[in-house]
Amino acid sequence: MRQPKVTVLGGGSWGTAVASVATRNTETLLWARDADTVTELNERHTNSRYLDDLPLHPRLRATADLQEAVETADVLVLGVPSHACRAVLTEAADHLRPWVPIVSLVKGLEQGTRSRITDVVSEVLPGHPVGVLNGPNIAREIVQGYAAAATLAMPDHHLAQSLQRLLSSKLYRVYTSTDVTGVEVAGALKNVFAIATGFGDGLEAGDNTRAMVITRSLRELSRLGVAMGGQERTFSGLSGMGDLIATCTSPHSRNRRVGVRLAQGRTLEEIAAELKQVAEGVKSSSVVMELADHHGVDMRIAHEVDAVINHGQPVEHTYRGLLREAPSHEFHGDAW
Ligand SMILES: NC(=O)C1=CN([C@@H]2O[C@H](COP(=O)(O)OP(=O)(O)OC[C@H]3O[C@@H](n4cnc5c(N)ncnc54)[C@H](OP(=O)(O)O)[C@@H]3O)[C@@H](O)[C@H]2O)C=CC1
Ligand SMILES: O=C(CO)COP(=O)(O)O
Repeated sequence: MRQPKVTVLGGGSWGTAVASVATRNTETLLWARDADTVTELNERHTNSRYLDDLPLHPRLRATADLQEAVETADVLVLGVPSHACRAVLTEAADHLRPWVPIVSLVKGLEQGTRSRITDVVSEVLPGHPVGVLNGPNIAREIVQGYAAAATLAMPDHHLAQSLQRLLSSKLYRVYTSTDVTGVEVAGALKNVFAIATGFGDGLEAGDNTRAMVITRSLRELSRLGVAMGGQERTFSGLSGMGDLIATCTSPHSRNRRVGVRLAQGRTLEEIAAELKQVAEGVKSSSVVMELADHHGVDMRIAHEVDAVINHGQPVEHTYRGLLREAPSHEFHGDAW
């Protein structure tokens, strides 16, 4: 039987990494809007703008033609940043065959609507089964072939199982879940907390501080996630605790780096120019606070990130402010 063809939209670090893994299992096409990136992917099997000279799977093919990419797809994987999702999906809509399943790799929320990206997919492409693949997955480490794991969440468990086989490898272990909300919210929120952890690291606050911020962030993330409809246990899994550990500690994390640099006195503009890649937590920080207000969840750590990113609060005030608050019961109540 012919294997389903996979198309990945988004030629950045993560879209490229996932496409390279999928190519081991089936014919895979990567859509990138940049023609030079496409040429390099097809001729040299690298994507040097995002992944240096790391070798990609030699059978991976790329195109800059969105119609070609979408009309041949049996499975569509969405790997562009959150701010681009609605526009890219709208352009893709006319070319996609009915019922093609869509898997989002996106760890962000739509600004303005506060929507999860799978909800944006369902709005733009009604009738298509949709899920999300999230976990502690630093793109370059996956391409380098270090072992890693993620969770593929879809409402239909059988469909998740068949996509699991297409998107995993011996070294990239994809688990399944039906908790789309939990997995997706965890993936978006952890970026904001990685910025908070970066504040501590940038101020050279030490290992205990980092562990405190990560652990209390997990509480905060879980409380909002549950209020939004996610299952509590999801947040102690790969997309919750797992991704918090990776993103809050990795020198490769772009969100953590934003926090470190802000603490060192750099401006967001300077940091964006240095990074040249997306750090979703910057845009998500205000959306997370809107969601926290909407669901009546007190989120002190996220609040401080929002204050620094969007309201010019110095990073040092953030720490002093948080430490002024008395701790309460570890697992009950709203205090951070
Ligand atoms: N990198 C990682 O380790 C991981 C990332 N993710 C998530 O994956 C998503 C994608 O991130 P990532 O690949 O890292 O991002 P990168 O910054 O590495 O790349 C972004 C990609 O999106 C493209 N792009 C940007 N804007 C548009 C647009 N308007 N239309 C079409 N294409 C666009 C860029 O194209 P161009 O080059 O032409 O600008 C580039 O190919 C994010 O939500 C991120 O949080 C999830 C897990 C791991
Ligand atoms: O999502 C990621 C790791 O799981 C990548 O994190 P950054 O976007 O902070 O680099």
